[in-house]
Amino acid sequence: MTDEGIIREVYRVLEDRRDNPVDSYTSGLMTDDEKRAEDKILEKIGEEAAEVIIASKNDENLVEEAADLIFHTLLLLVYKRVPLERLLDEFSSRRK
Ligand SMILES: N=c1c2ncn([C@@H]3O[C@H](COP(=O)(O)OP(=O)(O)OP(=O)(O)O)[C@@H](O)[C@H]3O)c2ncn1[C@@H]1O[C@H](COP(=O)(O)O)[C@@H](O)[C@H]1O
Repeated sequence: MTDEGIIREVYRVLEDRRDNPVDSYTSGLMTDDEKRAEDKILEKIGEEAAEVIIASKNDENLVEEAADLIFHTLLLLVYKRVPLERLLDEFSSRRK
């Protein structure tokens, strides 16, 4: 699988968890009454951002913590129904 392929695959699974909720971590975060679900995801992003800062300062687990932050940011985009193509296009448009 290409590097971009794994992101696509995770995104597709998250969209499925959103649309066909099961008893799982990501479905649990995305299914709640609308406001609370968004707040739970945003709170998680705040926690993960703090964990990235600590990991960097301590030179410990930076890759794992960065993956957690990126993952929860993707989860927010899925929850907000942003197509992955929009994110990829945004990166492409910044190419110099
Ligand atoms: N990539 C991930 C992924 N990365 C991180 N996490 C979860 O994100 C959480 C990170 O939170 P923390 O670092 O605070 O650790 P924690 O203390 O265990 O977290 P909490 O107690 O706060 O939940 C953990 O529960 C991890 O399991 C992920 N959970 C799921 N995925 C992907 O999402 C897909 C759907 O997941 P499920 O909904 O669980 O099936 C899976 O197939 C995976 O590909």
